[in-house]
Amino acid sequence: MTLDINGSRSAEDETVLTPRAQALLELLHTELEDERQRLLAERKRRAERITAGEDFDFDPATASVREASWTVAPAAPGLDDRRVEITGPTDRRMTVNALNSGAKVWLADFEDAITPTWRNVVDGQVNLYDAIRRQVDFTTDAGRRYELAQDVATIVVRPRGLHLDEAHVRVGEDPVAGAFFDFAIYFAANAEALLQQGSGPYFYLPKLESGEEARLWNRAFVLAQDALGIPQGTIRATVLIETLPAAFQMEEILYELRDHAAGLNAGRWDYMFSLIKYYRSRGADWVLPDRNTVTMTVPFMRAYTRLLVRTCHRRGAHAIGGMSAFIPNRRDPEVNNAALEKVRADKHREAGDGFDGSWVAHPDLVAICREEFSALLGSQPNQKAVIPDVSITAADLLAVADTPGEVTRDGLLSNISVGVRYLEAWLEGTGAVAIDNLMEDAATAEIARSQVWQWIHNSVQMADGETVTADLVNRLLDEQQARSQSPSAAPARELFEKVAVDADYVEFLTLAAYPSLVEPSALAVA
Ligand SMILES: CC(=O)SCCNC(=O)CCNC(=O)[C@H](O)C(C)(C)COP(=O)(O)OP(=O)(O)OC[C@H]1O[C@@H](n2cnc3c(N)ncnc32)[C@H](O)[C@@H]1OP(=O)(O)O
Ligand SMILES: O=CC(=O)O
Ligand SMILES: [Mg+2]
Repeated sequence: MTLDINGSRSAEDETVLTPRAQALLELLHTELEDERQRLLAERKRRAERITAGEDFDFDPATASVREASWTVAPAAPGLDDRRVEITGPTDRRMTVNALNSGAKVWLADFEDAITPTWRNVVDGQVNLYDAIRRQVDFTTDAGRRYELAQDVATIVVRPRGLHLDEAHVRVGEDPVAGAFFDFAIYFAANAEALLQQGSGPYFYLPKLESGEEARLWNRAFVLAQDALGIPQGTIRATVLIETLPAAFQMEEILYELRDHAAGLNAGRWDYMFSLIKYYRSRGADWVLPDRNTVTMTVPFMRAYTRLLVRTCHRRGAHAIGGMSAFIPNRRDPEVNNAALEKVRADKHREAGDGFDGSWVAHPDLVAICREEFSALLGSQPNQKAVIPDVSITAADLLAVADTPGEVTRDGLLSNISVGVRYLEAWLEGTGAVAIDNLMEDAATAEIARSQVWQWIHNSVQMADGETVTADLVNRLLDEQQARSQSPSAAPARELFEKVAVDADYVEFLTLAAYPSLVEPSALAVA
C-alpha cells in the first residue's frame, strides 16, 4: 500500500511533506490504525454503558498501577520551568507573537484553536519548520515587521485528537488519523533540529480517555524514534486530562507514557464538555447550570484539579493549569481590566493549589500568569516537591448535583448565539475567536451546543418557567440567523441544529463539520 496526498500543494509544503515524513506517517498508519479504530469503538461502548446507568469509577483491574511506586522520566530541556504557557494557532503572525510573548512554552495548536482545513494544517507545519530554523520573519503588506526575538518559548505541539481523520492523506482506501499526521510531519521535519538546539520534540496530547489510549501514543513515539534513529525517551508528552473518563485514569495514562511523560494539564473546557456528553441522557440530576456560571471552584471541578496536582507530583510530573476564557481588549480599558483581574484570580488559585504553571490565551496575559506563579515559585522552576494531602473519591469527581446556579433564558440565548457565531468563524477558517469578550474555541463551543442538546432532550425548565424545546431553540436560531452578517450564517445555523437539536447526538461537532472543509481533489478519491 502507498500513501497518497490529495490536498493542494505549494512549493513550501515540500519542506515538511518530505518522503521521510510520508514514510513515517505510513508506518504509523499501518501499525496503529486498527488499534485506533478499536479504541474509538471502545469510546462508544463506554458511552452506552454510562447512558444505561453505569457510573465512572477507578478501575479495579489497574489498582496495582495506582498503588505501585514509579515515577515518570525527568523533565527534558526547556520543560522544567513551565510557569507560563501561551496557546494558539500556528498561522505565521501568531507563531512569531507567541514565541516572542515571554511565555516559557508555546502550545502550537492543531486542535481546539484551529479549523483543520488542509491549508491550515500544512501551512502551520511550514510555519513551525521556519520558526525552528529562525527563518519565519516577515513584513506585512502594511509594512509591519515581525521578527523572532533572541529568547523564545519552548514549542510544544498539540496534534489533533484521535477521533479526527485527515481526509487529504490516504493509505490505500483509508484516510490517516489527523493526530498521526500532525505528529509525524512535525517529528520527521524537526526532531533533529530541535535536539541540536538543546530542545526536543515535545507534544500535548488532547482528549485522551484511557490508559489504553496513552499506550497507543506511546507505541507511536517508540515507532517514530526507532524509524528516525532518535534515542528512545527523547520525546516528551503532556497529556490533557480533559475528558471525564481520563480523570479516573490519570495514573494509568502517566504510567503508560512514563518514559515520555512530561505532565498532565487540566483542560477544563473539554472536561466540562465531556461530562455533559457522557451524562446527557441521565435526567435532571446531571444538568449543569448556565455555561458561564460553572466556575473552577464548583465542587466537581475543584475535585478534578486537586486530584490532578496530587497525581502528577506523586509521579514526578508537572501539573499544568488551564485556560481562563477572559480575553483582554486593547481598545476597551474596562473590559481589559476586568479580564486581567479575573485571569489573575484564576492563576492565583492554581498556583496556590500546587500547579507548576498555567495557560494563557493572549500575550497581554503572560505577565499576570508569570507574576502569580513567581510569587510562589520564586527561583524554583516548579513545585513538584509539594504533594497536596487530598483524597478525592469517585463521588467527588461526579458531584455535579452540588453545582450552584440555574438554567436561564440568558444562558440559552448565549449558548445559541456563541455557538452559531463560533461555527461561522470555524467554517471560514478561524478556530479561535473572541466573542463577547471571551475566548471561544472548539472546546467552549462544544459546551454551548451540548448544553442546548441536554436541555432540550431532558425537557429542562428555565428559571422563568418555560421549558427548553426543539421548537423554541429553532425559533431562537431563526432570530440569530436574521441578525448575522456572516456569509456562513446559513451553514453555521444548519450545523448547530444538527449538533444541538437533532435527536442523534454527534460525538464531536468537528466530526459533523469537517466534511465541509475537504478540498474537491480529496473528495474525488473518497
Ligand atoms: C480550551 C482550549 O483548548 S484553550 C487553547 C486553545 N485556544 C487558544 O489557543 C486561543 C488562543 N487565543 C487566540 O486565538 C486569540 O487570543 C483570540 C482569538 C482569543 C483573540 O485574538 P485577537 O482578537 O486577535 O486579539 P487581539 O486583537 O487583542 O490581539 C492583539 C495581538 O496579540 C496577538 N495574539 C493574540 N492572541 C495570541 C496568541 N494566543 N498567540 C499569539 N499571538 C496572539 C494577535 O495576533 C495580535 O497581534 P498583532 O498586534 O501583531 O496583530
Ligand atoms: O484544551 C483545553 C480545554 O480546556 O479544553
Ligand atoms: Mg481541549
